[in-house]
Amino acid sequence: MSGDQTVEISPVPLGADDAPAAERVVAAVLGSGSWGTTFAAVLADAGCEVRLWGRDPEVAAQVNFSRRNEKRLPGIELPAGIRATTDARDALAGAGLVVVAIPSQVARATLAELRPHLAPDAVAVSLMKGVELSTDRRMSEVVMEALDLPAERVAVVSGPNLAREIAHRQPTATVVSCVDEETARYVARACSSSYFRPYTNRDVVGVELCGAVKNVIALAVGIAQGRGFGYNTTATVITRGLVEITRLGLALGADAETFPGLAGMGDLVATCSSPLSRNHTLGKHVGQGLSLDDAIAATGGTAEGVKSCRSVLELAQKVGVEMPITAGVVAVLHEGMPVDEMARGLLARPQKAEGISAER
Ligand SMILES: NC(=O)C1=CN([C@@H]2O[C@H](COP(=O)(O)OP(=O)(O)OC[C@H]3O[C@@H](n4cnc5c(N)ncnc54)[C@H](O)[C@@H]3O)[C@@H](O)[C@H]2O)C=CC1
Ligand SMILES: O=C(CO)COP(=O)(O)O
Repeated sequence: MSGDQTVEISPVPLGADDAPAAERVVAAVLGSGSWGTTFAAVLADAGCEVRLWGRDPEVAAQVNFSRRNEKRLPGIELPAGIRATTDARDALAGAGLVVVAIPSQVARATLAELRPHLAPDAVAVSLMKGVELSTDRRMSEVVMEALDLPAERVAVVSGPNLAREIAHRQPTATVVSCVDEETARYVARACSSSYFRPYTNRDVVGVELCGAVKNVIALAVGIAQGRGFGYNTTATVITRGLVEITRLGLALGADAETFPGLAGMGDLVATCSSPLSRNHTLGKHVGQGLSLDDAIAATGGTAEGVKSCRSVLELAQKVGVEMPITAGVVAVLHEGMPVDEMARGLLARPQKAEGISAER
């Protein structure tokens, strides 16, 4: 979150620990950042036995002895059912569910190191919202390759899920997606609680693209707001952003129903509206004139869109889909284009009909 913004969140406890899971799932969460720690809390509240793996021994000690992760979730008390460790073997032993919440660009190398400790029947879940640079792979593809798992045992979770709100047990919903419906239902049961409601689908491609590209659109909204533009510009970027996401998704075989759903429109609205979003906040800093490096430092945490905007644009170019907002974000962040030139360029594009397919 931005260093210069205060976001008030009221805890709304709806009855933690009151939603017993149908089966006692042993879950390992890899990554003790804001979403990994929060998702560990969701799983613990849903009745799972949870091990939280991270590299930082101070974070692990704080989770174990104070039930807190002050670095990533200041002021939040975590549920009792989480045991943190820096030992991957210890975290993964016998874990039927392995949840991955580390930055997308380091996932492949990190998972390859952890793979020898994976239980033979484990199901992996990606919480990551990025696209790998240099390969343009979605994160479920990276997880499959790095852990040598078939698609039927890899799910993704994506939706309007700002970690700090969920850590306060505020109600939200999400999508659990896997090509195997049974696996999606297993993961959904494991994380379902009185404040976290998972829906399932089988459109992994659509759900993952929505999660990755909405970060790029949130950067664009932040840039516009930082430059001083108001609600009309914001609404225009969000709406045309959804068109870009949909166009790319359809070209890559996604299901049209995913885009107006929680993983599409839902997450886009949450991320583009909230100062809790790192992508939105970082974009705002850039719109206000900070260099990319200064904006990254001022924001803190992982803003996936900064790197993924390039791989998203490459993916789009491979399948011949125009993504002018994404191209503008790449140009401003990585090619030195002034913000006003990005705005002028987008507005000066040739006139056309509004539909999703009109500009393919
Ligand atoms: N924070 C949020 O509200 C949400 C985040 N996500 C996604 O979850 C993923 C993780 O994000 P956050 O937890 O928010 O990020 P974060 O920046 O809070 O934490 C990232 C964690 O990964 C660790 N890490 C970095 N490099 C590592 C490596 N090589 N090996 C092991 N651990 C490493 C860091 O030490 C840190 O603990 C991202 O893809 C993000 O887009 C998805 C939904 C919500
Ligand atoms: O994905 C998110 C909410 O669903 C979090 O967004 P940021 O990564 O921009 O903070």
